[in-house]
Amino acid sequence: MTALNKSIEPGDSPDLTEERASGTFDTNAMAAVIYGSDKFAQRRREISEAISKIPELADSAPLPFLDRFGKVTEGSRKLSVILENIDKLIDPSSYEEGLHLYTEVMGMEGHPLALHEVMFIPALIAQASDEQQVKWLGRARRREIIGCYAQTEMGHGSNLRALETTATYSPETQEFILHSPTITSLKWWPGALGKSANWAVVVANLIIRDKNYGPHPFMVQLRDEDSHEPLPGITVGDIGPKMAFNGGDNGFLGFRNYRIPREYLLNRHAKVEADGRYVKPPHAKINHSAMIRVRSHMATGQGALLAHALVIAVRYSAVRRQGYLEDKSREVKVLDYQTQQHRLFPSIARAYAFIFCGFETIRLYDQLLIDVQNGNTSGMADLHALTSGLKSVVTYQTGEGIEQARMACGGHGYSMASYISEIYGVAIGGCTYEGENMVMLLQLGRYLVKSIEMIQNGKSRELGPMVAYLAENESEIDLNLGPNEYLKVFEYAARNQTWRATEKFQKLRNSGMSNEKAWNQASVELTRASRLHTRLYIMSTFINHVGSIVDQKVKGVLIDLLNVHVTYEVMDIGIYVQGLLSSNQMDLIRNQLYVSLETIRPNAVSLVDSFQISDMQLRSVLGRRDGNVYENLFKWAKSSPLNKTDVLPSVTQYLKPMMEKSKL
Ligand SMILES: CCCCC/C=C\C/C=C\C/C=C\C/C=C\C/C=C\CCC(=O)SCCNC(=O)CCNC(=O)[C@H](O)C(C)(C)COP(=O)(O)OP(=O)(O)OC[C@H]1O[C@@H](n2cnc3c(N)ncnc32)[C@H](O)[C@@H]1OP(=O)(O)O
Ligand SMILES: Cc1cc2nc3c(=O)[nH]c(=O)nc-3n(C[C@H](O)[C@H](O)[C@H](O)COP(=O)(O)OP(=O)(O)OC[C@H]3O[C@@H](n4cnc5c(N)ncnc54)[C@H](O)[C@@H]3O)c2cc1C
Repeated sequence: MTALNKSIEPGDSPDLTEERASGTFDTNAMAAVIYGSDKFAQRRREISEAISKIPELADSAPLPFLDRFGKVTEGSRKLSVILENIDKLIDPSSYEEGLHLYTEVMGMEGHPLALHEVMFIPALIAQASDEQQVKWLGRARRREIIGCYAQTEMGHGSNLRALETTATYSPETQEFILHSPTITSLKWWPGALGKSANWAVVVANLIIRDKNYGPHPFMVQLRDEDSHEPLPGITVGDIGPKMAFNGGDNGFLGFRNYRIPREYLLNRHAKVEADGRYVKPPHAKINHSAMIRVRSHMATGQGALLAHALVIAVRYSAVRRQGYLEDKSREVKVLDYQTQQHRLFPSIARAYAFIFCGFETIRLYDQLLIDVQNGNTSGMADLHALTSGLKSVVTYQTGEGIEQARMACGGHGYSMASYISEIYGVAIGGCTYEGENMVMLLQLGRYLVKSIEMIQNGKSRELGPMVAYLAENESEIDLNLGPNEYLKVFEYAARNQTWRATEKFQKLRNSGMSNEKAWNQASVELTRASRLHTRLYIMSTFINHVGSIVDQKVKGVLIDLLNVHVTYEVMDIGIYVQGLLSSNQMDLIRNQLYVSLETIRPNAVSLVDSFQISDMQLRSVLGRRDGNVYENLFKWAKSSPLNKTDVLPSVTQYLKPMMEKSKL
């Protein structure tokens, strides 16, 4: 058995061994559920094993001890080792295998190919014509060029219609002239733009004969392919250190009347003919498809980040002993405290829920991509609304869960040895990138308001399946019946809040207020409706997914986890269900939650082991698989560059003279 399995190895901490022995299911079987198939879960283990046999792929020092320059260099160094060995490590045509390889070796601090894989190649797939794909996609996939996705500007990110960069068509030369008219029009933030990328998909306003056709994607060469120097007319560089992602080079970019051929407008959907005639795309927002793709993948991505933090916090909580319960002869594992369980177990449930919900959302995206390629864009609005809400809720709750995991590790959680703050920094970036959360919740809000208006106009039958519940009436709730009854509680809360928020908006508008002002004054209520609607979707996909599991032991523990989830979520939205549930029913749910925390306790370590995140990938002293935290914490501290000498130059230069002076 590999070190990642539930196996117990000589030298493991007896506390973790005891936890693994109490698990009731096979962690490999659970991993198959988490990663979608036994085959892929097995491939992940094989890839991790293969990586561990190439010493050059290991970090040359713990990443927190590297400065920014060191992190960027380390990322590129490891990337070159990966590429030398790629055929030994993965099937290079598999996106999922590549993602696992990158996550394991490169970590989560950013690297030159992150945005190339996540946005540049997908943008080419979705928006480049067949002919353009022949020209660029193969080169991108073979990594002959490194690309990024340059949309956001210093002055404008959320409001795409206000982007300032222009691409003006010149029929005489059949070129687009890219220009950045102001400081605020500088592209700002794109990952890998600063120093690594030599090509970019640039989003700029298409101007033909003084008419602005709005943001469109253009393929733009930024740097010379031999010298890597920026081309004339291009200003490009790194935007400086960030909360996290400091191994990545997020960049700025400006154009001075920079010319590109007419064929460089990505023209699968919209075209400009040689004479300047504009051919409209089949849907006005089709150019947003690269964003929809990332948003569709964010539930699984964020679930994985939450999982990282929980592996660390739960394993550490099983070896950390502090205080006493009944037995006063030995301090107790902190995982036995109800408060610790309440802090961590609902987050374990959310991590599973996000991953399962992500499967469904990715499936919907893949289907939409096929539909759109066949000219059917009717599903775009639904997926846009769904993914807008989902990315907002999962990123926020992931951030909350990771921060609780950090606090659950006490003082050592605050040390970079835990690595939790890095995970937190990366995860909460997701609250902002790919659409600022409030802005995205309001996009879903628009969709919900429109759905209510359909009901008001007698068109309930035309509602899609995800919003059909908005037209239903309340029914009696019997909470002894299990998760589906909790779903009804959530439906009640989401329906009630959506109607209230819509009615508030309509009342304000009917009072003579402008549409925009009424919207703004109802917007907090609308975001609340969006969150409840999204949490309902997450809960229902969790319930459906658990229902489909075949392995009975795995299913059993997931039902226990589902019970943690539904009771915790309903307690968390108590204020929205006061009209439905009596205080006795609320007490009943609270008690069910406490019982389910106890039920899940013996499986807590096995549930996080099942994520099968290797020590290399985890980069955490507290979260080590073997649980030998203390000796390794001391080793880690001793490896700090500050400890290379006993007396630092800063002491000799400043502190010693100060102390000497004070003696006089
Ligand atoms: C693939 C795996 C990725 C997994 C990542 C997950 C986890 C991370 C783990 C590790 C990290 C590793 C690497 C990743 C690192 C970094 C980050 C990665 C990527 C970041 C890249 C970016 O951030 S790119 C820039 C993103 N920018 C935005 O998202 C801007 C947000 N703004 C908008 O999207 C739009 O401006 C808008 C939607 C807010 C408004 O659009 P606008 O055109 O102005 O439209 P409106 O007038 O408001 O609405 C009109 C109408 O259109 C509908 N609509 C809008 N958009 C769409 C759409 N896409 N589809 C369909 N319909 C749409 C809108 O609802 C309106 O409809 P109605 O009139 O009917 O109401
Ligand atoms: C780590 C990271 C990586 C990124 N990578 C890329 C990349 O690769 N490519 C790229 O192009 N961009 C990238 N971005 C940029 C990112 O997409 C934008 O920062 C994001 O879309 C938010 O836009 P903004 O910065 O303009 O925020 P703003 O819109 O200025 O938000 C500021 C505040 O205003 C509020 N607000 C704005 N509009 C409204 C409204 N209509 N109603 C109510 N409130 C509103 C927001 O809620 C927020 O509280 C990245 C950003 C980060 C942090």
